[in-house]
Amino acid sequence: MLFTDRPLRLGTRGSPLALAQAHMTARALRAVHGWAEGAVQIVTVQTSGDRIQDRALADIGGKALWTKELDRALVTGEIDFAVHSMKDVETLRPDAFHIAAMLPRADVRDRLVGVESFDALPANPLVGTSSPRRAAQVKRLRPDATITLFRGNVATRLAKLATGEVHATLLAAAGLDRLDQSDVGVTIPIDLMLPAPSQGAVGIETLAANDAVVAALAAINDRDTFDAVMAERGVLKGLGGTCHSPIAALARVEADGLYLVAEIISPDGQETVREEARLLRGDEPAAEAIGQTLLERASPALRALFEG
Ligand SMILES: NCc1[nH]cc(CCC(=O)O)c1CC(=O)O
Repeated sequence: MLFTDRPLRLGTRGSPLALAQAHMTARALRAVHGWAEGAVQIVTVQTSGDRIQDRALADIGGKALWTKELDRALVTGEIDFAVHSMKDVETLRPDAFHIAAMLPRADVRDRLVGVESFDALPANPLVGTSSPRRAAQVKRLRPDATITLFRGNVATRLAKLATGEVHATLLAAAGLDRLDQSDVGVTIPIDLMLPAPSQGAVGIETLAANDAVVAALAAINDRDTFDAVMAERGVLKGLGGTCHSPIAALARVEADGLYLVAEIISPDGQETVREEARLLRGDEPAAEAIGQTLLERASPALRALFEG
């Protein structure tokens, strides 16, 4: 145990995926430190993102809706650290918070659910997603597609698909795998759908000032995942991206640094600006510069999506 008188309190959202990721984190901590079963206590916190299901995230306040209540629980000391899908963590975080560790990354790709391939969709297909990135990438592959807003947790989306509301939807392979639903959907190669920055990564945040907890968490950090995800987040920062913006980025660890691919796509899928670059681990300014280069190369209409 880290504290002699109480367990470490792990804060998480209550969705099945969030809970699966929380248990993975608790297990990793117990294993690396040799702690007993009860050394980490899981505390569930409902977030606004979980509560509001009928509007696109981008329209109601963005990614902060996934973290706000957990941030507050960190500040009040109700929890010692919070476990997040890194994809849901805003690029700009208050200085008080510190990303202390990331778990080894899962499959970064998306899965197409409902049909065997984009070609197998009928003419003028309906595709459900609330992700501007996935919407734009679908339109690039299938200009005849209509995108309908699709929110809710993985099970909710699969249930909506089953009712025949849409022909297909897209979900992160990582989420499906962690929910033991690896058999759902067809994995889309990254050259067709470059994933969202941070997709497939679980991050653990605590208060920067909480040295003991920061050190305990650092022991489970997967450095390759951490460095790759930080570079992808750097691109987002350079773009000033919000969740209105169709942005994809993926960094891969190589022998002497990172290989980063990033793209921005117009909502109709007709314009893609793509950059590929090698950079050193931890060189966040270089990653931000790639984001800025994407913007400079974009048409005024695409660039406008990133302003204001
Ligand atoms: N807010 C949606 C969200 N955030 C993280 C994941 C999946 C897990 C991951 O990417 O690590 C999902 C669901 C999805 O995109 O299908």
